[in-house]
Amino acid sequence: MSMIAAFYSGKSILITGATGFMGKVLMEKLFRTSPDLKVIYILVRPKAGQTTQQRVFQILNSQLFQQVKEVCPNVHEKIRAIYADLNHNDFAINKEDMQELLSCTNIIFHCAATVRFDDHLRHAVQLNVTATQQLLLMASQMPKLEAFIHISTAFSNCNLKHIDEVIYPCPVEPKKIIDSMEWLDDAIIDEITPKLIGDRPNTYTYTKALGEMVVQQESGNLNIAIIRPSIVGATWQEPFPGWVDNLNGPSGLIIAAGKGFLRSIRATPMAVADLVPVDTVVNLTLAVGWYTAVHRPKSTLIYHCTSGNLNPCNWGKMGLQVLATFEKAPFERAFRRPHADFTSNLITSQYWNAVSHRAPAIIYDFYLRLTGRKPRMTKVMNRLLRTVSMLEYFVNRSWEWSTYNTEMLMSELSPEDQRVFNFDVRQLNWLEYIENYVLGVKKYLLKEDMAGIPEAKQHLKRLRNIHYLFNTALFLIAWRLLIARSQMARNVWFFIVSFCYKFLSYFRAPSTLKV
Ligand SMILES: CCCCCCCCCCCCCCCCCCCC(=O)SCCNC(=O)CCNC(=O)[C@H](O)C(C)(C)COP(=O)(O)OP(=O)(O)OC[C@H]1O[C@@H](n2cnc3c(N)ncnc32)[C@H](O)[C@@H]1OP(=O)(O)O
Ligand SMILES: NC(=O)C1=CN([C@@H]2O[C@H](COP(=O)(O)OP(=O)(O)OC[C@H]3O[C@@H](n4cnc5c(N)ncnc54)[C@H](OP(=O)(O)O)[C@@H]3O)[C@@H](O)[C@H]2O)C=CC1
Repeated sequence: MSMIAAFYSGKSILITGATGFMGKVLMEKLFRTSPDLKVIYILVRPKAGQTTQQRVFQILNSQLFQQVKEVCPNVHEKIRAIYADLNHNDFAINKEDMQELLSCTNIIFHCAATVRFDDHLRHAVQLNVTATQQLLLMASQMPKLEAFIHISTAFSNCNLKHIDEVIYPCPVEPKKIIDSMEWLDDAIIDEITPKLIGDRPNTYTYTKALGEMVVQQESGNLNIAIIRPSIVGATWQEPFPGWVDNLNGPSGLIIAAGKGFLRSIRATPMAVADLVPVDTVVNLTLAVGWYTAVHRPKSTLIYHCTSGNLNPCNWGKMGLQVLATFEKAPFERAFRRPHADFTSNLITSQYWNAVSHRAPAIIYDFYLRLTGRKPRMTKVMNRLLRTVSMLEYFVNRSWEWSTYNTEMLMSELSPEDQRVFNFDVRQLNWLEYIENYVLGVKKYLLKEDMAGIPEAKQHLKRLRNIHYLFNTALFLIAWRLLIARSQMARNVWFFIVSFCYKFLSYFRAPSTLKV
């Protein structure tokens, strides 16, 4: 019997960010392994015209939750969606709901965050710092609370090369930042943002670091742990391989490459691609929840959920495997044939951006104009290149994260728990994982049917022929222009033509004799 699964039985669990990528997998695993848990409270806001209830209904009816419905048929009754918006200081939770949360919650998993790299500092502080502070305040009023698990990121200290499982302070206290956001106007915040984030690449990593400081400072008597995952990717094994539902991290780039929009990227092939599958992160999170509540460590423990030091894979190897999977299962209606050039040189990368990305987009827009349609490819390409430029920081560096606490926890688990809540990335076969990831992107993100693969292959063949035709035409035009302008080119051309003529005459003579 799994001790961790048994621990969550009968518990009331509060999850923030349950509608997000990680939150959904966390809920799924909890219901699947501890179907007799008491209730999962989730803080949800209405979004995209859907009420909170409709959002929950959609999640529970998704493919991800198919197995859960068999193991826990009354899952609908065990999930309590509480209207909440973390942008408001009191989360806009009504009094009765708040009372229920405060009196019943046993465990908190705080996953909600803004993960946008370029979010305005005010918003990123509100979500990643102030909301965390607010949640801790709520937690301090929960008499039955056993553990508070905060999800941060391994990149909260990406300005360092070697990162230990400790909290590194930021120069300006989070409280001062929170206060200043209340009275500074947007223009001034824009001006001071680069100074505040310092050598971090974006507001996301900076505010996640502030969030950790808040957790440390406001922990009081709470039992707290922090989990720092690196780049979270599709599921490895559970509930099935390759599940993913958003564009963050590598997923968006896999689509862009598979559809032939992105053919080159400024990346260092030997840099470590520190990916972790989302089910691995969730297994560690649940194990940490159990350990923190049961063993009550004296201080706040930080757990790195990374792969680089235990089972490294680099971007070069990842890129090749992504391409190999496109060969087997190409994406439908590609713009160009997939290709992946990784160059760490800025000038080479700008050259490829012009030749491989911008030029085809301009040519395609020209074609759209000629055929009476609205040009759009240049705009799409510009947005894609802007996205890629934001991710480049992470694909041109390697970090070392120590994993003592994570390894310690692994050794504390029973063999059964090590199996059911496996977070040992040493067992990960990267080639298999990446292949399933790409297939998952095709199936669950692009919603493409595997039956369409032969047609997608045919389409790529047509694109290859167009490519050859286009290159031949381009060569002939360039050559014709060169001949018109250069005596040397004319001489070479004359030499080639007369050589071919002699060569053909030589073969024609004996054949004429035969006749
Ligand atoms: C030659 C190619 C080979 C490719 C194969 C190999 C793959 C290599 C992959 C390398 C990936 C490296 C990833 C590193 C990530 C580090 C993560 C740090 C870990 C964390 O803790 S954070 C969690 C991760 N967070 C994110 O990933 C958020 C990133 N996204 C953003 O911040 C914003 O979306 C962005 C990029 C600022 C764009 O914002 P904006 O223009 O305002 O608009 P949208 O958000 O609506 O999106 C615009 C447009 O871009 C598409 N999009 C969004 N995200 C991605 C993405 N990750 N990749 C590609 N495309 C993306 C989105 O769909 C929109 O498209 P439209 O067509 O609608 O315009
Ligand atoms: N994905 C990754 O690669 C990594 C993620 N992390 C961390 O993991 C955690 C989860 O990330 P992930 O699941 O990928 O992120 P998602 O963007 O998929 O999910 C974010 C969640 O936060 C919720 N949220 C955002 N703003 C509000 C708000 N104002 N009120 C209520 N809820 C809100 C979202 O709700 P809604 O659906 O309504 O928008 C969503 O449920 C984050 O803390 C992130 O920093 C760490 C490392 C890597």
